[in-house]
Amino acid sequence: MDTLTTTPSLLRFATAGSVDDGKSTLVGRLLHDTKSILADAYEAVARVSRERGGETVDLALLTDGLRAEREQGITIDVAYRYFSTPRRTFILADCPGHVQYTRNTVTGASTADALIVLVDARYGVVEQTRRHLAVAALLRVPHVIVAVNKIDLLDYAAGPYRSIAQHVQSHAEALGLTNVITVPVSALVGDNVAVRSERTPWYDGPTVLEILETVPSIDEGADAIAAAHRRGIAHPTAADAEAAQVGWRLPVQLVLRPQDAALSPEYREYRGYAGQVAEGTIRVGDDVVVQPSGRRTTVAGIDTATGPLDEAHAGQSIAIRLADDVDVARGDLLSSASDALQPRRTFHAHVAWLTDRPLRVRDRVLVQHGSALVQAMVVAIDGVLDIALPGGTLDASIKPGHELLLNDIGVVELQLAQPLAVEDYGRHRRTGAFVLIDPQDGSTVAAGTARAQAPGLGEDAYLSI
Ligand SMILES: Nc1nc2c(ncn2[C@@H]2O[C@H](COP(=O)(O)OP(=O)(O)OP(=O)(O)O)[C@@H](O)[C@H]2O)c(=O)[nH]1
Repeated sequence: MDTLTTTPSLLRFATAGSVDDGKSTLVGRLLHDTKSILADAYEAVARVSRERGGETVDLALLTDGLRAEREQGITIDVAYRYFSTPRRTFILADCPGHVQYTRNTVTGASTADALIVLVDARYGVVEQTRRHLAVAALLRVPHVIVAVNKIDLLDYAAGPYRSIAQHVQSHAEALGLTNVITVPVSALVGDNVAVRSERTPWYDGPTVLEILETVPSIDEGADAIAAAHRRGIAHPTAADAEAAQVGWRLPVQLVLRPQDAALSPEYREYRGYAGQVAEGTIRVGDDVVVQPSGRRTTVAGIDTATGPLDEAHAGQSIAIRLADDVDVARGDLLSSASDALQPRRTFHAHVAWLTDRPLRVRDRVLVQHGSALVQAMVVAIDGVLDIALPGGTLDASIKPGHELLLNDIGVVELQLAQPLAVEDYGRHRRTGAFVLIDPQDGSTVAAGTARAQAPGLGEDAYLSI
C-alpha cells in the first residue's frame, strides 16, 4: 500500500513546555545545528557562557536575547523566526513559557503544522504537559513531538525515557491524539535534536529535526490525513486522504475593484475577491455559494500576483473572479457548493479561557471568525475539562461547572447577534476556529473550536441555526 507522499516545503511549528524545561535551549540548538545563526552571534553567546562559568555554551541565550526585547512591555506574545535546511523552510512560533503560558501556546499552536512539547526527563509528565497536550488535541495540531529533554542528567538511561514515553502515549490516546511521537533529547548537549546520538543506542527513531523535515504540512494535505485518521484510517493512502477531503473555503479579505479612469476599459471592469484559500482546492468552473447571502454562481477565473491559475490550494493567496455579478463584501465566505457553509446563530464550542476575569453565563463577547466580527452572548457553560482526564477520554472528563477561570478549557454555548458560518472544527480546521474578544477593551480573551456535538449532551446538541 502506498502511503501518502508529498514534497516537503514550508512547515510551521511551535514549542511548548513548563518554565525551564529547555524550550529556548532546544530552539537555540536547532538554529545552531542547522547553521541558522551567524558565527558572531554564536561567539557572543559562547563568551557570555564562559564568563558565567558554564562548561557548555548556553544556547538559550540566543533566543532569550530576543525575548528581552519583548519583555519591555511590548505586547508581542509570540515571535516568529524563520530558518531553513536543504530539505525545508521553517517558521517557528516562539512562545515564552512563563507568563500566561496557555495563552501563548494556544496562539502559537493555532496555526502550527507541528507542536513540540518539552518534558523534563527528571519529572516526566506534569500538569503543564497534560494541558499542552489537551490544547494540541483541542486545536487538532496535525503532528505532536514530545521531546523528553535533559536525558544527559539521567545518564542516558533507557528506562526512565521508556516509562515517560509510555505515559505520554497513554495520555495522548485518552485525548484522541493519534499523532504523537516521543524523542529522547538533550537540547544542551545536542543529542537527537538535529544529530542522532551515540549515547542513546537503545533509541532507533528519528531526531526532532528529521521529524520536522519530513512530516506533511497542512498545506500539503496534513488536514486531509488528519481527516482520514478521524475516520479510523491509521495509515491513509493518497486516495483515502482525498476521499476524506471536504469542500474548499475562501474568506474574502479584500474586494478588488479598480476604478481608475486611466486604466484600460477591460481592467476597469475587473472585480476580484482576494483572500487566502483556507481549505481545499478551488478550480475554475466550480460552483460557489456566497455566505451570508447564500447566492450561487461559478468560479470564472483565479488570479495571482504571478498570473492566472486553473486551480488553487489551501494556503495560496489568490483573487477569484465570479461568473455572475453577485454582491460580495469583505468578511464574506465563499465555499464550494458541493459542501456549502451553513450560517448559524448558536453553537457549542471548546474554548481555552485566557484571561484573569472569569467567564460566566450571560457574559457578552465578540466572536472574531476569519475577518468577520460579531456580538455574542454566552448562553450556557456546559462544563470544564479536568486535565487529569479522570474519565479516561477528553469528552468523559468534562465536569459540570458554572464559570471558566484563567487557563481553563471548557465547553460553552454561544448565541450570535448575526449568523456566522462557523463549522465543526473536526471537519474544517480553519472555519471551525475563532477567538473571543472583550467588547470593553478589545483584548483577546479566548480561543475556541466549534463542536458538531457537545460532550454529554447527546445527539440533539448539534450545531443549530
Ligand atoms: N543538563 C541539561 N540542561 C538543560 C538542557 N536543556 C536545557 N537545560 C538547562 O535548563 C535551563 C532552562 O533552559 P531554558 O532553555 O532557558 O528553558 P525554557 O523552557 O526556555 O525556559 P523559559 O524560557 O523560562 O520558559 C537552563 O539552565 C538550560 O541550560 C539539557 O538538555 N540538559
